[in-house]
Amino acid sequence: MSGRTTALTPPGDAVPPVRHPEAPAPGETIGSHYEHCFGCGGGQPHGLHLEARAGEGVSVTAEFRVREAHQGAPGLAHGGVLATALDETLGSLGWLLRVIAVTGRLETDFVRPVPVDTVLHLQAEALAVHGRKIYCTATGRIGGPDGPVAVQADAVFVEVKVDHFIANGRKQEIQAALADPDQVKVARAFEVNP
Ligand SMILES: CCCCC/C=C\C/C=C\C/C=C\C/C=C\CCCC(=O)SCCNC(=O)CCNC(=O)[C@H](O)C(C)(C)COP(=O)(O)OP(=O)(O)OC[C@H]1O[C@@H](n2cnc3c(N)ncnc32)[C@H](O)[C@@H]1OP(=O)(O)O
Repeated sequence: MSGRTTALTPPGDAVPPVRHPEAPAPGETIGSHYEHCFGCGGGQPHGLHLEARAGEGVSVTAEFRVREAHQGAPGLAHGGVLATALDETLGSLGWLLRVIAVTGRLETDFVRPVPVDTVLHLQAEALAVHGRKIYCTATGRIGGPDGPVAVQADAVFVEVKVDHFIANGRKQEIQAALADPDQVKVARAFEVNP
């Protein structure tokens, strides 16, 4: 496996990530941040329907069963879909830090092919924080939570405010989200950050 690039290495003055006092307890399920999210939303028929659970420290686990709709080669998961599963799992670390963060950089190693119907056991962990940047890493294992690594990613997420979505999202979805009390509740949970 190649070494980390400079952009994925935390600078010397980065600090350890701090679990928010109101973060979900270890083992607790982390809800979807948006019903229509391709990674975690229940409203996407061909989405990944990833359900993450809080782990110890600033870590999460999740499972994803590869479906027919996720193929790249015959009978095998598409690499981009596997990268999405890693990306989504990493994204849910924000629930433990209580910050909204978007992917800035995601470097993925594809180590083993992943057949359709396989359950990918995902684990992600925040490693360091520097200003708005969150350095994190994730693995996807097959055959069980302790099985061999099939995919692995290192990433930098960048903290943003809810305004990031309001300013950049398509109007019709933003308006629908703002009119949905459950969605506004999710957004508020992140805004109230000491
Ligand atoms: C009512 C509405 C409700 C809205 C929703 C409510 C709640 C939502 C809750 C959670 C949802 C959150 C996210 C979704 C979660 C999971 C999905 C999976 C994750 C994704 O799929 S998410 C989509 C893909 N993702 C993007 O769509 C990002 C596009 N992009 C940008 O929007 C900008 O590019 C941004 C914001 C990244 C930065 O822009 P910016 O102007 O804010 O900040 P700036 O450039 O100043 O960078 C500040 C510091 O980050 C460093 N930095 C910047 N870019 C970097 C990179 N690429 N690599 C390494 N470091 C980077 C700089 O070097 C600097 O570092 P330093 O401070 O040390 O100089």
